[in-house]
Amino acid sequence: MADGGGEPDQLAGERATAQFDVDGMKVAWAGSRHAVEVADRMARLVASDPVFRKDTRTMLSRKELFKDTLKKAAHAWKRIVELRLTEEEANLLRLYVDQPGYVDLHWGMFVPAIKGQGTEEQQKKWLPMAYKFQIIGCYAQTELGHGSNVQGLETTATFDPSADEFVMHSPTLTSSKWWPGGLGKASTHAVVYARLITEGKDYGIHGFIVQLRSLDDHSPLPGVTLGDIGGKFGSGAYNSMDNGVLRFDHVRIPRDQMLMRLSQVTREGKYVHSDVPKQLLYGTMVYVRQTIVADASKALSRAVCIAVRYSAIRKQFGSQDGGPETQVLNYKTQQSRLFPLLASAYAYRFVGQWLKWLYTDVTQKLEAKDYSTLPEAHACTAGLKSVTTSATADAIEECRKLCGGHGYLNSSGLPELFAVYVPACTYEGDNVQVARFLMKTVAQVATGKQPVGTIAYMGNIQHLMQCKSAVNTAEDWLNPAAIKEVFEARALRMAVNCAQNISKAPSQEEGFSELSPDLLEAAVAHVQLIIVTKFIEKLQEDIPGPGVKEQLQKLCSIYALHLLHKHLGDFLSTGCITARQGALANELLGKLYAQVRPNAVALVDAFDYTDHYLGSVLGRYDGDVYPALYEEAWKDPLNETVVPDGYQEHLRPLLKQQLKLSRL
Ligand SMILES: CCCCCCCCC/C=C/C(=O)SCCNC(=O)CCNC(=O)[C@H](O)C(C)(C)COP(=O)(O)OP(=O)(O)OC[C@H]1O[C@@H](n2cnc3c(N)ncnc32)[C@H](O)[C@@H]1OP(=O)(O)O
Ligand SMILES: Cc1cc2nc3c(=O)[nH]c(=O)nc-3n(C[C@H](O)[C@H](O)[C@H](O)COP(=O)(O)OP(=O)(O)OC[C@H]3O[C@@H](n4cnc5c(N)ncnc54)[C@H](O)[C@@H]3O)c2cc1C
Repeated sequence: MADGGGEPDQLAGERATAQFDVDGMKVAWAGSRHAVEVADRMARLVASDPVFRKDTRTMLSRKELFKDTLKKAAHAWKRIVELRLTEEEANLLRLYVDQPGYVDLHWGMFVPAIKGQGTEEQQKKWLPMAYKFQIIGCYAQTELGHGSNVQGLETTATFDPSADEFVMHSPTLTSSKWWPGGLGKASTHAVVYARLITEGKDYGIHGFIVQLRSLDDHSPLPGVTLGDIGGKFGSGAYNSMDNGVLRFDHVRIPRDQMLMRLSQVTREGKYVHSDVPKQLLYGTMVYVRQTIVADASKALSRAVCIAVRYSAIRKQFGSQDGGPETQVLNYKTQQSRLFPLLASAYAYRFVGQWLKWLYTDVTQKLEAKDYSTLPEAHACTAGLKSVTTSATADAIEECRKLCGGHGYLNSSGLPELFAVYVPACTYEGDNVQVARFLMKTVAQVATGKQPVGTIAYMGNIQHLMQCKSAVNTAEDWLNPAAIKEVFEARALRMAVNCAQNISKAPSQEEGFSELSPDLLEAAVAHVQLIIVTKFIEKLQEDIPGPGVKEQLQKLCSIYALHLLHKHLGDFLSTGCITARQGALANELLGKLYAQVRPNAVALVDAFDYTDHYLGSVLGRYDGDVYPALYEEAWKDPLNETVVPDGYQEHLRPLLKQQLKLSRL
């Protein structure tokens, strides 16, 4: 069949124009040569296994989709055991299976909660069973009435010293656990967060390991009500997950199933708090937020890969003399919308790698009873999680628009990617905590305390509050020091403005409440500074491969300058730059887009995604888009018959009636 303008070798031509070593870029993206090799091997393993097919996923009913998820999870586990995969390999295999399911919460939250909050004894008892999937666990924190406000949870765990047991109870409708993934149908156990009551006193929220279902026949245990909370946004997508509801009617668990690393209840019912900070109760959230930041770069890079490849294939409008049509990737508007997203994918990748390092560092310090870096780790993970997820969700939708009409088809992969991704903005909270951390830091700086880590720049307050950017030509913006200075000055000035305005309020809490929109903007400015800084720091490392570092330098400039352009109001109103300097930044952006253009396809190839993982006819590696689109359409269940079901009942009578009318 004639393909009507889509040229499969178009992408080969694009690849030939690349000015850098794609293999070197794969290493920079993955983190090491070893990481490239393992990821590649796992991606191919999944892509070649028919059980992991996902091309008809959006056409399945909810029940079929859920069963398919159970099948895939079991098969993945079988392969992990048979092939004796390492933890790193197993995580990658699950990533490439690319179907949300109970295993995400089992490994991503249940196991980390026991590791972080359980005593050594509890870990020894529960983790081996969890590691072998003899039990399946979930993380049951959120309730119908409270999500963000964890201290407002209502489920109770009342200690009964006569039986040495806790009684788990859901006293109100709003205390029903609501949302936990894996809870609805799959989990046998949960870490349940409930108010601990002993000796008649409420000690607030604590974690408890509770068995929910029989290990013999999977039925709910006595006193436990369980179910799925219902269909969610989009077809396919997150509907593979059994987000659930749970109620307890005086369910008894042994005392030793309270997670007791942070605090204990003795045999007599005495509450004892150890020297570990109570905030470690939230440790699982810090862990999972760090993985969510890493996931943002994965989702964003997938969308960008699809949009860049398709934009190189798609042609619209031609030269006046009937010459070849223009690839839409050559339009400056397409570039100015798409290349900042390409740069963001790299930026999030590197900040995600750094955040993983930070988390590991903090965990090691916590084990050595050094809790000093916990507030910063909390602020960084919460802030980066919030900023990267909302930007990624917006970016996936932007990529869909950049693919025109075909982007709206399920076969483009973009609608499903968006629907799966968008709840990441909601789960695991927002930015308010970052702003509080910033306000505390500003107050400490005023007392002469020198901040460290990601807030070290605030110690340079004398300079940053009054400095003026020295940028005089567009190319001056290529200097990382020039960029860093204005991002630091903007973040600090916004934070100091908030602090000053709060101090004018009748009380600090009133000030916080009144200024919360400004605080959120200050928090975003601080988080964007972290991302820009980590990108710049990445470029100070040895990055092997011809041309690789040069490309990353361009992407780093694009990432920072497109933010400057987008938030020009912040930079101008805080006096960090002049209107002319803002215009120069925009001028440089245009030049950088032109330089990225011949490298664009190779830059998305460096993500090293298989066609299976991308799941998009528009993003195919070979660029053979039109035949694939055409073929995909025929797979729709609506095309199983030429004449549709319902014709006899609803179409035929209508058409016959029209015929009679026209004969009148
Ligand atoms: C494979 C992978 C697949 C991964 C698969 C991914 C799937 C994910 C599925 C989704 C799972 C979920 O959503 S699980 C549910 C997630 N729920 C949430 O995210 C709830 C969000 N809400 C919050 O985070 C709240 O902001 C919360 C922290 C509770 C704040 O509440 P309060 O204001 O009541 O705060 P308090 O409890 O009084 O404590 C405030 C103090 O604690 C500090 N603090 C607050 N949170 C902290 C934290 N996490 N770590 C350290 N410290 C913290 C603050 O800085 C304050 O410090 P001082 O100022 O010094 O006192
Ligand atoms: C797909 C999905 C999976 C999930 N998985 C799990 C899970 O496995 N386990 C689990 O326990 N939970 C899970 N959750 C629940 C999730 O953590 C909560 O939905 C989330 O924490 C937000 O809480 P909420 O729904 O109560 O929203 P609300 O807190 O009611 O938020 C509503 C609005 O109010 C705003 N708001 C709330 N508090 C403040 C404040 N103090 N200041 C300013 N604005 C505020 C919010 O920003 C938001 O705009 C999941 C949710 C989803 C969507």
